[in-house]
Formats: sequence, structure tokens, C-alpha cells
Amino acid sequence: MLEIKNLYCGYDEVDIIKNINIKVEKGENLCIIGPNGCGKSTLLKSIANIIEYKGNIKIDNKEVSSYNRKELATKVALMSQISQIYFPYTIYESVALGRYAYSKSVFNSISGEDKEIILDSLEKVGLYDIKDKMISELSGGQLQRVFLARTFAQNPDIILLDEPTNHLDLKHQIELLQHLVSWARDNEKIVIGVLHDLNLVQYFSDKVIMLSDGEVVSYGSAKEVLESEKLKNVYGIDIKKFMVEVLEKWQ
Ligand SMILES: Nc1ncnc2c1ncn2[C@@H]1O[C@H](COP(=O)(O)OP(=O)(O)OP(=O)(O)O)[C@@H](O)[C@H]1O
Repeated sequence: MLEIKNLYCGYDEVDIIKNINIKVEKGENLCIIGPNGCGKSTLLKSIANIIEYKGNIKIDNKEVSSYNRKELATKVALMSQISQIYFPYTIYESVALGRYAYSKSVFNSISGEDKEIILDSLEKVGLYDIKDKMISELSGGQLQRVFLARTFAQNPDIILLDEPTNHLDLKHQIELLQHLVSWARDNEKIVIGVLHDLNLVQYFSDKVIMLSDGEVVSYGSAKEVLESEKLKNVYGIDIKKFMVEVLEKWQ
């Protein structure tokens, strides 16, 4: 379980995130929404202990800042927006890096069980058949799926995703989110994702948290949070009216 209490964090002594309190139960999918710059990525970075924070962030009753790096890697994995850094690795090798947290030393070779987990992760994201390709030869969407497979291979208790679908076509967006939902439900894990597409939020989340200027302005089911008036106040446009107009065009 993840429990966040009185959380404040930011950069250069300026708080971006202010007084956040949430509890996420095992098996739950939480979506974080809110306009550009409201602090969504900053919140994820604090949960992954990448930036310092004030208050409490506890995974299984232990403060994330008190886990050592390797231990924390078995608890939480952050998949960020795609980085443009390309290492000279194959897809398989890149995904194998996800098993590092479980190796006894950097000199240990990968075990039979590790191999099975890596191949299973590649299968899940549909990259098994091209696992020996160099990652420098991949499209943005394929690369995103490599990072996701590495996250699955890491098998943490909590996966944090920062706009995981931004490079994916619609089929892969839906498949990815379906994988994540069943991964969380079947294994009693937690998925916390920043999503901009409110249709996907509506479809895949158990709970939604809406941020505005670093504070929680709404927290609950998608039905409770994605209310027309609340969205208008935070985003400054009538999103529901726009969505309904678009849907009518499909008729
Ligand atoms: N490394 C950093 N140093 C200083 N300020 C930063 C840093 N990263 C982000 N910020 C600032 O913190 C604020 C929140 O940024 P953050 O990336 O968390 O927002 P976001 O809600 O994820 O935005 P977006 O939807 O555009 O991705 C912004 O004002 C941003 O400029």
C-alpha cells in the first residue's frame, strides 16, 4: 500500500506540490490529471524518491527515503517521458537491465528465471519477435514499449507512468493500458499514471486525482472527478461539451 501524508516538494526551495494526502490500495489504478505545469511529474518524482520531499511517502509502511536504491527498485519503477538517449543495446539487453535490482552483484549473470521474466515482458508488449534489434533503430512507439517491458521485468510493487501513451497508436495505447490494469489487479500491484487523454482516464482508472497549481482539487472515481464544472474551473474550457460534439461526428 502507498500512503502519502502532508506532502510538499519542488525545486530550489520552492514548493510545487502542496499538502497532498492520498492512500492507494494494492490492485488499484490511479490516474493523475491536471493542466501543463501543475506538478504531475513532480509528484511522481517524489514517490520514486528522485527529488527530496517534506511529509510522508510510505510504501508498505516504510518511508521511501529510507529504502536503499536497490531495495527501492523492487518497490517502485518510474517510466518517464521518452528520453532521447540511445545506448548501443538490443531490445533484449535493454529489458534485461530491469532485472538488475534482483542480481546479487553486477558480475552475476542472468538466471534462467530472469530470462523467462524478460521474455514474458517482451511478449506482453509485442516486441518478442524483434528482441535482437538495436534500440537505435526503433520508432518512438517501439522504444516506449521497450521501456515498458523493462518496467515489467523489474516487477516492482508500484509502477509510475508519465504520459505512457504519448508515442503510441490507438491500438497500442489500449493494449498497454489493458496490460497495466490486469497486471495491477492480478498481482495486487499499484499503477499510478499521468494521462492527458480524459477518455482513457475514464476507461481505465479506479481513482483519479486532479491537480491544480500543485494542490489536489478533486479526488475520487472518474465519475466524481471528471465533472463538467470541475474540469471547466481547472482547465479553463468546457471539455465535456467539446467531447460530446466530437462523438456526434462519429455517428
Ligand atoms: N528540474 C526542475 N527544476 C526547476 N523547476 C522545475 C523542474 N522540473 C519542473 N519544474 C517546474 O515545476 C512545475 C511543475 O512541473 P511538472 O513537470 O511537475 O508539471 P506537469 O504537471 O507534469 O506538466 P506537463 O503536463 O506539462 O508535463 C513547472 O512550473 C516546471 O517549470
